[in-house]
Amino acid sequence: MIMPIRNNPGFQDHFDDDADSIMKFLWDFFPAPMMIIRFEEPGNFVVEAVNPTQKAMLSSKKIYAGKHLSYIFPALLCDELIVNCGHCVADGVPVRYEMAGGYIDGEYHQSDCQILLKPISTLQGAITHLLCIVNNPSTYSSSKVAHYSELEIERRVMERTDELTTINQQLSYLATHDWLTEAFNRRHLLELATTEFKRVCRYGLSLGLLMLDIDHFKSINDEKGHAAGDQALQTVARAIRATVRNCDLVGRYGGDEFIIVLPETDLHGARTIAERLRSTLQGAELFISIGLATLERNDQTIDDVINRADHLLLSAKRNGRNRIESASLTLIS
Ligand SMILES: Nc1nc2c(ncn2[C@@H]2O[C@H](COP(=O)(O)OP(=O)(O)OP(=O)(O)O)[C@@H](O)[C@H]2O)c(=O)[nH]1
Repeated sequence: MIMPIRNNPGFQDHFDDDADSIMKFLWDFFPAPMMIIRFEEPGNFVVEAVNPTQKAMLSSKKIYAGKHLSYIFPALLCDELIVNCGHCVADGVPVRYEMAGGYIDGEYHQSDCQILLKPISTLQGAITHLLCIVNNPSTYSSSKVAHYSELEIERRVMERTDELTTINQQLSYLATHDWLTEAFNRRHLLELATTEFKRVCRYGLSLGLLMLDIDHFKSINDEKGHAAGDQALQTVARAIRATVRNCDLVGRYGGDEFIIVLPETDLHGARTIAERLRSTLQGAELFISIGLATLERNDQTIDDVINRADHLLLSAKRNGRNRIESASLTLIS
């Protein structure tokens, strides 16, 4: 909001490239109330921004930006201010005047203060705004201003903490997900699947695992282009997500291969899901082969289940594709 000051040639003459940050610092922390006032037309001035000190002087709960000066100041002060703003715009030079009263901690006080109005012009010389600085000696002893500055620092620390938390969440998402399909990446899938494997073994529960692969995916890439191939992978991932439950684990195992871990799901349930997925994708003219394995008594790790699903997937490919192979039953499309 204080950018217009930067456009003032006078300002740029006196400061180097750090001018913005100096100005921002003064705006935020200088213990004098400041306002940027927008010149709309003669006699019509609107508040564009108030600095934290000014906000504390008035009432930090209200929003002042976009409001006419009369919203902030009582009629007498407002009329005087508007007249002086008018002089400042007409003469194009700073105006300083005394005002008999002002706001401290949201309350009106009869204490003299000085007002400085500085015109802010565009590079073409048109005055569009005024910087208004209030010099009120009582301001500096206001405990509320000091408190407000502390709150401002606290607010910034929290803002920065929130930013870092978001960045951390993004990094952790990138470390665990496949960027193209948003499925879990292979490493994270295996970590989660291992945990699930241990849990279902511990409680004697069932577990289904589907390994699927798009049929003739290479030819989609070769004939329609790599972008079409990417889209096909995204379509498959979306279809999987729409088919399985939230607690199921979906991961991109590599290339065009996906693994779906279905905790507490037996052969019958896993087959229903596999068939639903295959026929959904067939409707979108994408054909997949699926190897379906379930937890067996002698399995030692999740890799044992994955290896069985992998062999069954190979059988599905060998047996003609667009089909599901499972240990006890073969389903043909
Ligand atoms: N567009 C795209 N292609 C990929 C990506 N990752 C791997 N591929 C391609 O996926 C293809 C995998 O093809 P293959 O493993 O030979 O299998 P296929 O053509 O699906 O044949 P079958 O599985 O036997 O039906 C290769 O051409 C890879 O280049 C990716 O992220 N995007």
